[in-house]
Amino acid sequence: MISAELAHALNTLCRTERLLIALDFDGTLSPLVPRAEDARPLPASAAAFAELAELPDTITALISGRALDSLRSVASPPASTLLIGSHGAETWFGPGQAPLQLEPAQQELLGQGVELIQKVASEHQGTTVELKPAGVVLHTRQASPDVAEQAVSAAKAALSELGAHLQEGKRVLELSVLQVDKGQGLDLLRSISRPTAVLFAGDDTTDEDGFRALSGADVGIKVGDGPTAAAYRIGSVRDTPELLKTILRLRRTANNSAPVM
Ligand SMILES: O=P(O)(O)OC[C@H]1O[C@H](O[C@H]2O[C@H](CO)[C@@H](O)[C@H](O)[C@H]2O)[C@H](O)[C@@H](O)[C@@H]1O
Repeated sequence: MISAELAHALNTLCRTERLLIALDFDGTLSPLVPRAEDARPLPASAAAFAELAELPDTITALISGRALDSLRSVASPPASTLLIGSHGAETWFGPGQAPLQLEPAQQELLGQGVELIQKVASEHQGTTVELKPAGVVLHTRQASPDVAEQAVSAAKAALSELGAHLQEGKRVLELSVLQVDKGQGLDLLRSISRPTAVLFAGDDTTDEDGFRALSGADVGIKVGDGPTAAAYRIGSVRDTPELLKTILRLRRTANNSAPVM
């Protein structure tokens, strides 16, 4: 459900000249599911997001912890949607962009991280490993709570000597050989799309960097429970369709009432 305060903020936001709508994927467009490859956006969210991508002076973006290839395959984003993957390490702003290249030392560090996390996963039932171009993830959603806790502790201990960047999300522990976050990802989106205001919505702790990168006329929306730097909140991913439909309606109204030059 959209609170009166959020409805008021959206009303103001949608009148901005050039609006960037940047959404997290897992837990925001898609419900969280046991296997990462099975995630899909709620159909009503995907439909409203696709319509927003067609509006004038409205830029859509996905900003995800997923690798770009994985994000594309589960999200099937509109063709014009800008993409940030791997928490900001990978970008897609249009055709012809070169893929991420790691330095040899980073490649070696990643190899060591993958080996250590694969060993931990092999010793903890129900845990799985996700590989990314600049990182590796230990998934614990399918493990029992006890085993999940033990696996994360074991992985942290094994990885502590490596000096790589570690971050925790919802039932995931991720090692990255690049120090990036969604705040940097949003800054990149801002510099490429030059919006007059930004809407960013996300559900996970890794989205907090994104909320902290907002300012002025921007609107940050936390999806679900938990402490947040976002100014607004919706109850869960099941409220995202209503959020996007509201933005669509308000943005269409604002576009239609803009003075014709
Ligand atoms: O930034 P996001 O788009 O939210 O990506 C964050 C992580 O999402 C994926 O993991 C999460 O979703 C899975 C599928 O629902 C779920 O099983 C897992 O427990 C969640 O943490 C993805 O697999 C990770 O690589 C992303 O970093």
